[in-house]
Amino acid sequence: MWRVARSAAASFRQSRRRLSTAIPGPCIVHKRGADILHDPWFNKDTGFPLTERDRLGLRGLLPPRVISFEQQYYRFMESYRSLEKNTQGQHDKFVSLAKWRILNRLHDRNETLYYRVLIDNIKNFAPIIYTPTVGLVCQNYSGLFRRPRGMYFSAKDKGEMMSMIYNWPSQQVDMIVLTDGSRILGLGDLGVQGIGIPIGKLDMYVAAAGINPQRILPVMLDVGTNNQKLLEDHLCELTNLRLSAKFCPQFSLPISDSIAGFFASYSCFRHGHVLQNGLYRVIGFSHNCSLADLGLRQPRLEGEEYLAIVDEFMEAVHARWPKAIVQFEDFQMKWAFETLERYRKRFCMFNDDIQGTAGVALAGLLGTVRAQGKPLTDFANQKIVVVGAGSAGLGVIKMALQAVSRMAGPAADPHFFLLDKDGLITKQRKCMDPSAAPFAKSHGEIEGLGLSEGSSLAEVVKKVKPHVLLGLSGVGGVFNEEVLKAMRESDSIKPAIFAMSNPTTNAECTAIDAFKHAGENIVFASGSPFENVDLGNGKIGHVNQANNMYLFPGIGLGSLLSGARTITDGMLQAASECLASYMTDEEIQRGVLYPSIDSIRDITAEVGAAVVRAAIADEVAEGHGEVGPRELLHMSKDEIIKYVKDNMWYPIYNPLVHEK
Ligand SMILES: NC(=O)c1ccc[n+]([C@@H]2O[C@H](COP(=O)([O-])OP(=O)(O)OC[C@H]3O[C@@H](n4cnc5c(N)ncnc54)[C@H](O)[C@@H]3O)[C@@H](O)[C@H]2O)c1
Ligand SMILES: O=C(O)C[C@H](O)C(=O)O
Ligand SMILES: [Mg+2]
Repeated sequence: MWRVARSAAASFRQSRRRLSTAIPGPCIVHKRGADILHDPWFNKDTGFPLTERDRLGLRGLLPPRVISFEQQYYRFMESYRSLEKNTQGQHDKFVSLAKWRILNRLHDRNETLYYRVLIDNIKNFAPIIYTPTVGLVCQNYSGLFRRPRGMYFSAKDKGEMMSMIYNWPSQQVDMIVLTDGSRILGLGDLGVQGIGIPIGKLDMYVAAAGINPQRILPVMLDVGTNNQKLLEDHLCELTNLRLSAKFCPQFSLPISDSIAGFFASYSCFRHGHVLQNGLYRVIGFSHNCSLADLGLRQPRLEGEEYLAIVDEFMEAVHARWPKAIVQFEDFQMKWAFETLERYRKRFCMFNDDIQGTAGVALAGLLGTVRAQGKPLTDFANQKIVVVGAGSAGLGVIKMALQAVSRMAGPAADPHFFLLDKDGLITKQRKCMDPSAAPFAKSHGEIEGLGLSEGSSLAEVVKKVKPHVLLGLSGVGGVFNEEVLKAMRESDSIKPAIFAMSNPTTNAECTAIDAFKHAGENIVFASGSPFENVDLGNGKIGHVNQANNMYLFPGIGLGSLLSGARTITDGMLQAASECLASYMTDEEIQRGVLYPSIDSIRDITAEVGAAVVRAAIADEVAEGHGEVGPRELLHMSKDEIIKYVKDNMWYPIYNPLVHEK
């Protein structure tokens, strides 16, 4: 399992060069003693060698034995495994939160070790630090909150942001993920608690794209919340906590979250139970205590007031870090589209839910054409039903239409059907959202099929017999038995079902139900991870994860390394095409549309390089660091891939003092 990075030496030399030019003198880090141990960027825990202990004032502050990075790694993995063992049979949510907490504690203490275990175990850990557990973390964020991470700009900070941005301790920031918490996954408005999403996305940036963790910044724009529960929240509602029977069956008392951990450990101790690392935390959050939200207790700002806050933030960020890339994440639809239009020509930014998702979905849709043994140009003839006309669904249908017109010319007549909560969207729709209008069906297009305004999903699937059924509705189970069974009559020899909504409970259907009701011949993809399905006859139904994590890290990395002024459609298209072409024909035939997450660092490097090339072609590449636009222009394809890989940060302990 232990691997030495190919690029470790290069990254080591690079980061060392950066650090040594920034801080001259005998020590590379300007902090001393306990301040270093409390700084997760520099902390090595017991791994500080004796010279560093001497010269950084650490002697006596650590147990005397020096533990190597490898040993620390194994120790962590051991405690993780024992947590897994000790929580067997517990409720899924408790186990997931316990795993998140053990990882989060490492994150807060020692980032180098944290990112190494994350990179090496990305398949196991992505579902914890990212989707789906991150959704649960956001829902419980105020209770889980221990240390701040990232920055918070609130409506009360109007006029102050330009100075606030300088409170961030890092000199350079490359990548920012920003949310206003208004549409967290399919969980709705979670207000300030949505900060978990930027943190999880940026963890993926570090793990997949090798962005230096010292140069990332998760941001919450707190403009209030319309979530009534959060608005009405009492400081701490006391509820009954019944501890997990396995540990303390006798223990049941009213308890607040903040003291739950204390009481739980105290009581268990009294009853003579040994608590394993992390377990009492599980217990601590195993009740329904509704905690005081940590955000502004006011309804969301609207209109110009809202935009003024986002404007001020964008100006402040770019005043301090003009080349920082801002990823907008989990904004409710109206602001997702409006802010994208407002900023995309002025700043290097993109909206992941609209643009990242569209690219990942398109790559998968092109894969389904190949899976049917047809040439890619047949994409123009595919019948695709998109369920959900929000930021994600509209982003997908728009990019798919662009692909059709590239393949079949502007006169192409694609067979795409769009539904929202009121059914099939047609030009007859009253009060139609303007963003959905271009995709509404005319009476003439659907009357032959016996469909009309507001036709139900089941009706549409039965009559259209689509090649692909793609869900971005946020509604769990909307692909019910009737709908899935109707997919058996699809005109495709390999019907595709994409249940892309997150987290798991919001997926339009489960993988098991999809294979059970729609047949073994389908290709299946979901936004949240599901296990492959045992079809019972020696065959396995492959589950793909159609999640924007396959693209956003590469879009950000490529934009950064090209020094792109803005993120163009060409760059996004290049990212999607790169992902689409990553899979071999043999894999596609087996229903494998997306690569395994184990190879996400490789994919991201490829996607990043494709984005750099597109930025050069679109004449927006201004260069990065010592690599100017002219040098970029003269790089071959292979040189660009090497350039990208060489610039990916990899976690190793760098010396914190000069050798002499
Ligand atoms: N897999 C991914 O990479 C990915 C990326 C982005 C978003 N998502 C997920 O997609 C979902 C939607 O995101 P969004 O930003 O578009 O949300 P949104 O709120 O902007 O849009 C939701 C849309 O679904 C429609 N809808 C609601 N109930 C419906 C029903 N019963 N039948 C049909 N349509 C219905 C709504 O009318 C709306 O058009 C979320 O769960 C999100 O987590 C997944
Ligand atoms: O966060 C994810 O897993 C994907 C996507 O951005 C979403 O909002 O669901
Ligand atoms: Mg999102």
